[in-house]
Amino acid sequence: MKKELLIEEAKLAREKAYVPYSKFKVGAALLSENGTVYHGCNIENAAYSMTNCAERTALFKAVSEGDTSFKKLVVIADTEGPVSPCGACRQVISELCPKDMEVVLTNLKGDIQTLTVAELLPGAFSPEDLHEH
Ligand SMILES: O=c1ccn([C@H]2C[C@H](O)[C@@H](CO)O2)c(=O)[nH]1
Ligand SMILES: [Zn+2]
Repeated sequence: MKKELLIEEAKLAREKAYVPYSKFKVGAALLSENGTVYHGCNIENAAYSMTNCAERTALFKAVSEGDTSFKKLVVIADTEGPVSPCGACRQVISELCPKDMEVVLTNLKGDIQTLTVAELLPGAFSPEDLHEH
């Protein structure tokens, strides 16, 4: 699937955002190896810290459907420059996605920054770190 199409999917997902507190809508579109697109939006809560970001919504949807082979992720928001995923999402992306997978960060104006998962979170804590020595 072309990057432009996946960006359009993320834009549509963004419209579903539940953001009564921040009013800041974020959308994500996660492309699986089999062609499936998982959409994600941010979902806030009156208990603010329960908020789920758009990226993690898309990833958790995919994993809960048994799909863990990811090809590309797009994140979009109405930001000045390309949207910057939070640290929590960088950590989750880092564990669930291939290190060389492209993460396309964009905004409504069409600014685009493409990073690999490895570039998104250098020095990420990894499952291997849990192994006893
Ligand atoms: O990459 C990002 C950055 C922020 N947010 C959400 C969390 C919260 O709902 C709102 C403001 O931080 O934006 C995301 O969903 N993804
Ligand atoms: Zn986040």
